[in-house]
Amino acid sequence: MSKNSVLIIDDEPDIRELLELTLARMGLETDSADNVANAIDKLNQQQYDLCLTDMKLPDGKGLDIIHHIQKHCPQTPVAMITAFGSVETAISALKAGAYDFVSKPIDLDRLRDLVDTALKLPHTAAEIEYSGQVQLLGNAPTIDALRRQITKLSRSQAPVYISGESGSGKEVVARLIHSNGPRGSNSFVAVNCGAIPSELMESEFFGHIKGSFTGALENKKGLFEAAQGGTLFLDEVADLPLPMQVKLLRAIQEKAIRKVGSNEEVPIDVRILSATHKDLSQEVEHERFRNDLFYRINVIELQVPPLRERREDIPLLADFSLDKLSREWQLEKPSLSPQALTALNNHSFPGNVRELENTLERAFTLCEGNTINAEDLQLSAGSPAKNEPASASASAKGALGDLDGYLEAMEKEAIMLALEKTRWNKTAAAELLGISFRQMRHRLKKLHLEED
Ligand SMILES: Nc1ncnc2c1ncn2[C@@H]1O[C@H](COP(=O)(O)OP(=O)(O)OP(=O)(O)O)[C@@H](O)[C@H]1O
Repeated sequence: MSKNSVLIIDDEPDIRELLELTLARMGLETDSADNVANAIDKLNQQQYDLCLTDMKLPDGKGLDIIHHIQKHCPQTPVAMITAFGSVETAISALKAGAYDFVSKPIDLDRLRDLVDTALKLPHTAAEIEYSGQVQLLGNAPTIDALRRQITKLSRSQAPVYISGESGSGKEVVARLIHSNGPRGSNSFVAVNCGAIPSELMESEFFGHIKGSFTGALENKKGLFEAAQGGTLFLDEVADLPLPMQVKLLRAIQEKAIRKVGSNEEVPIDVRILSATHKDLSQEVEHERFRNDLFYRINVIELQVPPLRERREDIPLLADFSLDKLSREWQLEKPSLSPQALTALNNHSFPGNVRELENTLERAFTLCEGNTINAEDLQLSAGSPAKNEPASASASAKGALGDLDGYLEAMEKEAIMLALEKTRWNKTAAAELLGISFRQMRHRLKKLHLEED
């Protein structure tokens, strides 16, 4: 088998030598250039498996090399060597299409990780196959464009921020970026940032050592370590409390974490993807989200469109959902009556694809015979669930003699309705009810709907 080849571009002979030696020890073939013109010459003559370039070169910038590669040999990943602390340069390189960056002075472990991951990238687009487990269904032009962006972004290490309404498929997108990239065979760890109690957050993310606080009975690995070599997906990232945002920023910047109760730094090699259904820039404006963290995680933004803006995909998604349910339940697949399909096409789907799946699951259980009719869907008249009183028809007479019991029953019903509508996504259910996630947890406990 021929050796993988790497082109090193730097005008400092010492750095070139250090890189050449390190890569040669990894069994790689190297070639070097000391300016842009020379590098472009070499890139035109030979195909490399990786290119490492300095940012400032005597006759131009590393960005010129990225642009050249993007245009002429997009299969070659290019990583940028940046000056210490120049976050902006690193971010502009990632935005331009760089695969990753390493800052000076070069940490050789980090360099080796970067090179290893880059060499696992598929060489031609044809080698990229969508994972069998998750699929982004849909033929709407916005979904086609999203699929193309996913393919491109899965080849980079850039942090991606995925925005979109609740249930629109943000996690599906994150999983695809992970599974189609070089980290695909390592873990994908998804965390709902709104679901971790703030007092446990640091230990959840970074781990702790035994005895570091009451209740720390054993050493514990954190989420970052669990995602080592893979991807950490920060869902509902806007719900991170501000003190935790500071710690997260430090971990991302330093590519190292410190466990609670420990002074030792543990290096981490994790790609960060994040999402929220909130408007993150507005959260920054209202000082609920740190601008510096926003800047770090939002290097590239992907938008997942709401289902009502791609109605043409409803029949396909519905069919896929019914197919999946009938296989799971080992029942014959029901068909949708034309009226049912029209009702679905006219519904506003505030809960997006998740709501469509729930609606069909309920209808499948309710329908008689093997056809789902419009009534089985139990769709409200197109208005968001927010406006539906939980039990509008319930008579207030029930309150007589036991107001507390009556109110509690109403509250329980409203919460159950929201949970069902959001497929037990508590963050989305809280949003639907117009309460905070914290209030939601409190109520679930109070009403004995959740264990302590
Ligand atoms: N384009 C799609 N193709 C197939 N399934 C989809 C698609 N979009 C969403 N889904 C399905 O809809 C459900 C919700 O998707 P997902 O969890 O990715 O949404 P989300 O935007 O991350 O939601 P939340 O904001 O509540 O975390 C999942 O069951 C997912 O498989």
